[in-house]
Amino acid sequence: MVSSGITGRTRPTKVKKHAAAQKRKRDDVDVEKLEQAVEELDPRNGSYRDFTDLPLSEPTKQGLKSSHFAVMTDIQAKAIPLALKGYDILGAAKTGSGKTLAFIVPVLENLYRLQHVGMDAGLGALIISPTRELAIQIFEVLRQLGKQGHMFAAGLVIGGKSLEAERQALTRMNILVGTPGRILQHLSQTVAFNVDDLKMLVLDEADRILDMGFQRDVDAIIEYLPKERQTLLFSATQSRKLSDLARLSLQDPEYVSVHAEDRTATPKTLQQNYIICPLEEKMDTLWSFIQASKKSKILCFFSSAKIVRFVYESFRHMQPGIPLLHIHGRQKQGARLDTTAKFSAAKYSCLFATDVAARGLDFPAVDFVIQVDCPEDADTYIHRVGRTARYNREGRGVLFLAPSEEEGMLKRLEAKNVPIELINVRQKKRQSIKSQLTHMCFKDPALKYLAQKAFVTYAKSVYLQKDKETFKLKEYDFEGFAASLGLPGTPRIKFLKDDDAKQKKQASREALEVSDTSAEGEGEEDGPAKKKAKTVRTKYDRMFERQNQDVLADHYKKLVKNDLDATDADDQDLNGEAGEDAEDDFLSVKRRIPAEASISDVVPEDTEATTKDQKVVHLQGAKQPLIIDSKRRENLLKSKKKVLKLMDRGKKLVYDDEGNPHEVYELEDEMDFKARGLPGEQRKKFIETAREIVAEADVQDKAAAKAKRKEKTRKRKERERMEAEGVDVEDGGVTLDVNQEDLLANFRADAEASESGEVRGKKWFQEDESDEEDKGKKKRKGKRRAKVEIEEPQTLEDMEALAAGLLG
Ligand SMILES: Nc1ncnc2c1ncn2[C@@H]1O[C@H](COP(=O)(O)OP(=O)(O)OP(=O)(O)O)[C@@H](O)[C@H]1O
Repeated sequence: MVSSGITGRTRPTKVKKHAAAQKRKRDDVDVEKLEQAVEELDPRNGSYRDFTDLPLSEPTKQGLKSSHFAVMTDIQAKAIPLALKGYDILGAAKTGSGKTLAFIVPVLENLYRLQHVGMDAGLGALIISPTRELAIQIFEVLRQLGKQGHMFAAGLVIGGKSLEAERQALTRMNILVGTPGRILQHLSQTVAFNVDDLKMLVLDEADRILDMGFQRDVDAIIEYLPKERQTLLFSATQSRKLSDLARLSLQDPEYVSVHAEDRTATPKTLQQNYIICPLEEKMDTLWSFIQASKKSKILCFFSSAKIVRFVYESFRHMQPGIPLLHIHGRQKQGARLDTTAKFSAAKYSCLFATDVAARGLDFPAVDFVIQVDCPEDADTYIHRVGRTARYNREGRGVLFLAPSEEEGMLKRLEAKNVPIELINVRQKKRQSIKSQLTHMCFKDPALKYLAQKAFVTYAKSVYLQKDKETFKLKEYDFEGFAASLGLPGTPRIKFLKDDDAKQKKQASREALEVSDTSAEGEGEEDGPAKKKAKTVRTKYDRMFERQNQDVLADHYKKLVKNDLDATDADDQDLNGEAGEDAEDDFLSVKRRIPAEASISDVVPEDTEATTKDQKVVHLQGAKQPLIIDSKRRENLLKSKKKVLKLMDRGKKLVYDDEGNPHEVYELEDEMDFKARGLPGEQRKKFIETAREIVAEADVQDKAAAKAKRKEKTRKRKERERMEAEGVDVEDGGVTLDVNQEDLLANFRADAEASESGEVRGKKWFQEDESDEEDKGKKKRKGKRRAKVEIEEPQTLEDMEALAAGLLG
């Protein structure tokens, strides 16, 4: 919690006490005069223009003066006199018209006249904001205005900090600014937090705070507050729903809507345009626009954090020549604050944002607001575009609309009196970045993963939109969109194809399976073996199942198919035969084990039933058939390790100039061979060397796995500790980040394993790894390569390593 004894001066205690007493005396006299003046104030007179026309306390006057506020804006001139007289207010005025001061001034003044000051007074005013950034901004204005002599203690509670530390300070607060969740948390958990004497409740961006997302929290907060209080609601798009007003127990509220008669709902200084931009051209158009506006301050809105991240990471890498920033709700608080501060201070910059930055934020001098993804409704449009052309300054808004969105969205905007005109994109100036994005996605699996997630969240957001007249799912060219993000294929979108939930589940499950259905259901062993084997999954299968089940299904199939084809070829080479069954089955090993894992997946087998209790199984390459006449033998078939032992190990073959296969010794110089020692000794030596290599790699793998486990435990403990301390872990995005990082790391490992030895450049958002780890990885890579070179894969681990290489 940030707190401010608004006076903020430091003096020796005795002197301080004396000065405070003197001040209180002065204030008492002041208060009486002020009460009188406010009593005489005629709030509907309409002749108040300057702040000095109002009966305000000396500290507030000084505060306004030091911040260079002299003339009131319309909303201030109308709302402040009413609020000073204690009316409940429903205030609506365009974005950037100065609503913040319209409630801060009455808060300071009304509490001042009541002398609601000091530790014993308790909380006098509570100001609620929908986002942390906006709460911080309000708190800053409050601090600026109050620091010239007010004695209130003011605090900010927005989550992300230790609850305990906030608790201590909370009991002393007279004015509190915060977000709904955190305020409620304190009301329900901080015993000493006393709101019984609360005088004023303020809701900034009231329509947002009262909507469904915050409804539960706000209703619960209201339950704690005394009914006898003054309530002020402000927003640029105000709802007048009676149910909302009843929820807040407003008493005969005054509607102060200064721009209601205006022909437009947005500032006059704002120039608003839209362009028709099919989904698949968005990236190119945005990039070209940024290129053409490097000497500007640009704010771009997207529909989800995933898209923001993808665009930020990919554009950043392409070096656009203007500083890029990004902000979304999944970031940690520190990063968000850092970004808002940087963008506020920047002269030229481009900020990619979700709607977390759409409301209330007062970034100075924004030139352009680009709405790259269509807003969900006209109100969201108005709030987004309102980040420019604030307080009589000029600004431009550009809305990207897909052809199918045009009619619906324009209708909504027209209904809200938003004047917007169509402009065209100069096609000649549009640069295509598709091939660059494709190349980048190809080179960096982590970026490709981001693109996939961006694609899916975009499709999902369109699917979930309430306004079906604007967002017509079937009309978007999703394939073109996927390609424009640099993706090699279109990630699967379940809801586009299947309506029935059951079908959907089935489909995604099927998508994970390799298309070979013939191997299934062979023999009775499949049943129990299948069930048991479901728990045996490779990390790749877990990864695909958990994160990308819907995203990658088709692509995954393709990869696996390629994998199969490639390994089929190897198989032919090595064995000099190309039996269809043998190829499929051998290769399906790597993919089928996790999902089905029966013995038929591991090895081609031929099962004959001899008697009721006896079966003969012919294992590929085994010298003798295996007779299954007992439970123990049957179980043997379920163990892949044991079965692999029974199988033929395969031979290493070398091809002559005509392409005919030979065993190695056939083409070797006999003298050379003899010089290396007896064949038996040579074999022994070879096996020993290979074993040493494998053993060493094994030790390293185990150490790495142990370190990973340790790190996971540490992170879990850290999270538990933070939760115990009340730190808002979810809000800060910690949980998600951890998972995501793990996944990115997996992708990186895949890519690295597949490379033939050259050291890769650092990824754009790869965390720094210690040299030690790097060295370890490189060593392991070397070992794995060595293993593959020596022989065809013999163990499951070998197969997985090979599969990983092919996947990468
Ligand atoms: N009386 C005034 N004189 C000069 N500048 C003012 C005055 N009142 C407000 N401003 C300035 O106008 C800008 C916009 O004010 P504010 O953020 O309060 O707008 P708002 O109406 O709350 O906007 P939004 O609807 O987007 O939240 C701020 O930079 C603020 O400092």
